[in-house]
Amino acid sequence: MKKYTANGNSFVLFDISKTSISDNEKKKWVLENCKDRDGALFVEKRDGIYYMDYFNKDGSRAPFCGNGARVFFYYLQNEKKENVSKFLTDAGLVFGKIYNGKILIKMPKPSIAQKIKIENFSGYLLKVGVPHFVTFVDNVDKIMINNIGKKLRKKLNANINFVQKLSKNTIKVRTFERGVEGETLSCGSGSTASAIILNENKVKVITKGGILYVHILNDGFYLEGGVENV
Ligand SMILES: N[C@H](CCC[C@H](N)C(=O)O)C(=O)O
Repeated sequence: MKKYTANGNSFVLFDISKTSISDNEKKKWVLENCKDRDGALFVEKRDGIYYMDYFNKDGSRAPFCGNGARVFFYYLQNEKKENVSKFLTDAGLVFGKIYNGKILIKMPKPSIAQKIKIENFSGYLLKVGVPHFVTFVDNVDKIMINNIGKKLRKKLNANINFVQKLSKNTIKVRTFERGVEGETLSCGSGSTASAIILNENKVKVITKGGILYVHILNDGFYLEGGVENV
């Protein structure tokens, strides 16, 4: 079992690529080992390809985790010394690369954003591997996130991202994360969803956990950031 953070999102990683355990056992491991973490990554191998099975700290499985995917790729490259460029998730095949010491992940193809208004917040519902609600506000620091974030999360069964536009391509994002049932220091797929709604080519995302970059290229959306062994 190893511990990592990625831009403040905190994970426990279990490498079970040489064995297999039941879903119940996975859930038990998660509940026992993620009390001070946001989620858990299980490293598995299916038909010769590495597979990331992701669980939130509350034991719920999620099809994808953007920051978790960056940790997963870092682990394959730096710890297992596997020179692979892709791995499987429940949101499909994910491509990764390392440059300038940062981990880049090509994010799952987003769904079409649906504009909605709820609890006086106008925003967009879209899926980037997992469901997100993105709403732009004047000042994210003034949001009572554990109050309104929780309410919106329950109503939408989605991760809730409050976004403040600081400049043409810089945003500040706070996320109430489903399955953590609280604010996380950053959310990779939430940062990506927010950048998609902003719709600029290279978006700097400022989160409590640090800086992420979202690159909107002609072949997709890439999430860039660091990984730490803590
Ligand atoms: N809590 C999310 C999964 C983790 C997403 C987040 N940690 C990320 O970096 O994308 C959900 O259940 O939809």
